[in-house]
Amino acid sequence: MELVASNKVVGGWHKRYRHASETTHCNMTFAIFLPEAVNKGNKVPVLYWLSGLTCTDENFMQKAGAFKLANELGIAIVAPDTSPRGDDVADDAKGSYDFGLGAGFYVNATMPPYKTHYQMYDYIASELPKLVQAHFPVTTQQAISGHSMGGHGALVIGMRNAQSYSSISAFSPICNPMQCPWGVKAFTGYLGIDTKQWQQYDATALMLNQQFDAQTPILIDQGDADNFLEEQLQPWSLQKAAEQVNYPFVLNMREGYDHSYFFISSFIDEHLRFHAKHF
Ligand SMILES: N[C@@H](CCC(=O)N[C@@H](CSC=O)C(=O)NCC(=O)O)C(=O)O
Repeated sequence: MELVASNKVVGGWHKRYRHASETTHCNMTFAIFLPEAVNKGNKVPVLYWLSGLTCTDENFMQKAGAFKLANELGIAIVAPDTSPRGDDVADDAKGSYDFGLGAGFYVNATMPPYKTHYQMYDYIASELPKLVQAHFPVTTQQAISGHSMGGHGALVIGMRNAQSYSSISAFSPICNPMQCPWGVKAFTGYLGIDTKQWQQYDATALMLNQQFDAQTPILIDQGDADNFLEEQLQPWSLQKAAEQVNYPFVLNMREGYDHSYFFISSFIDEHLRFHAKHF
């Protein structure tokens, strides 16, 4: 692993690392916030944050305002990139913002030319946690959260790996990607046209067909002034599914808030406290 940047913040550290990934077959960059508790030799639990379309590891770290409370609560935060990157990584032919680079959708692609590098599900669920466990003073306690496309990733990876995460949260997540334009475009491109393959990456479908050994609590915050709410995000589909199967699920609708990091920074403290309670 190569250290790319290191900055002291609120008594702890924000660091960026680059490493050769055996899962995505390219160099991946991630950021980690380490609270000051680790300076005294303590191990701390980890919150994984998955960002949305067009993001890198930097958006959350620079805009969410999470460090002060994460430091107080003694939580490390890991923010990975949103797709593989590099000269030989296939992108959308039109260079669009919602597919290809910056838009990996946290799936394991099965379609050429994407399947070589776009293995973001395995990267987030397996390779990255192992790397973090091996190189940083963290406990085995993990939680997962994210925004929009990253909220979809957090829901799917959290629900499918209940043994690995004690709680799941999301801001403005894509809740039923099989039924929205962003999801249909991504799943067709990465997974092909067999919609049976899509179900394993759709939080609402997973909720309805769930055969999980545990019910990891889910917290969602959603702004009602979000431009993407009706067409892309559809939190009510997931809420209805959760009610049907009696799953521990809270959806907070927030009046006047949009899809931006202004919204995330307004409620990130509630999410950090939610995860701290379940570690
Ligand atoms: N057309 C817009 C869309 C990009 C956008 O809104 N990205 C969001 C995530 S959307 C769902 O995954 C985001 O987090 N942007 C980065 C940020 O720092 O705000 C565009 O191209 O800008």
